[in-house]
Amino acid sequence: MKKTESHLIFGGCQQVWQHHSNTLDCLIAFSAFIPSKAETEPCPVLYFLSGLTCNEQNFTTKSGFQRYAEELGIIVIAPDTSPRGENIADDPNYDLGQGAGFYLNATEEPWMKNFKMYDYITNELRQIVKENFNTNGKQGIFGHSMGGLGALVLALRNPDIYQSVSAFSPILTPSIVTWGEKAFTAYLGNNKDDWKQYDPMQLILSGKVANEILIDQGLADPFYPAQLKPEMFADACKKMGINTTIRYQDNYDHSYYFIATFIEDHIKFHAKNLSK
Ligand SMILES: N[C@@H](CCC(=O)N[C@@H](CSC=O)C(=O)NCC(=O)O)C(=O)O
Repeated sequence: MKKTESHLIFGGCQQVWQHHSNTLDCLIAFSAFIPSKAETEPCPVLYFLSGLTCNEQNFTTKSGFQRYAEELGIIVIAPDTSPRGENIADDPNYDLGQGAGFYLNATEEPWMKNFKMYDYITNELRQIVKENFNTNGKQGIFGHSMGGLGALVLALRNPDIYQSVSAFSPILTPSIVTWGEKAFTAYLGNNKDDWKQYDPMQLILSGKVANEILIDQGLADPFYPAQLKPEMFADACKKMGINTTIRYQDNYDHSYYFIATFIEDHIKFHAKNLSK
């Protein structure tokens, strides 16, 4: 592991690390915010999964989360969104390939060799964080758009790992929207039964549970409702008795300006759940 950046911010330390991932078989970067509290006490960890076209920098440099993570003593980890490199499969479009890993384990060529973001986040990265930072065993996860999908899928499938989950403008029904149909066909093949394990609404309908879910959705988001479909997800949660709060925010779009506006609420939501 190599530390490539280190900055003091609000009293905590914003770092970027690079390492070779055995799961992805390439070099990958993640950012790690270490609150000052971690110098003396173990702290909870919160993972943020970013959206299409992002790497570890977008959330780290644009959301302003560090002020609240320092205040509440939370380690925040933001990984890249896919394997990367000249020898790694890619696609010319922004919504497939590098920068668009969809937090799944691909089973189709040419993706299956490296595109294993589900395993990377839930196993390899988690182990690296545990071994290298002062953690207390409590873990939460949140994300944006494609990363909101990833956060919900990982939390719903691994309630023993993640005790808290929230999302900004997540893709909630990927199996029936154009971003998801394109990515799932390429990465997982044509059998739609195989898609269900990576579809938050299908996971809810299959009986997966989370204690409480918080979602923020901007009403001036150009991808709402077509790619995101929070109303369908809300209906599924209601049917299955899952405690989900979806806050529709007037005039906010899909950008990190929207995320920066409501990041305090999300960090506080996770701090509350991770202190239980
Ligand atoms: N380039 C595309 C849209 C790309 C885009 O909006 N990416 C979002 C996430 S969308 C869902 O996963 C993002 O976070 N961009 C990075 C940023 O820093 O804003 C297009 O033009 O349509």
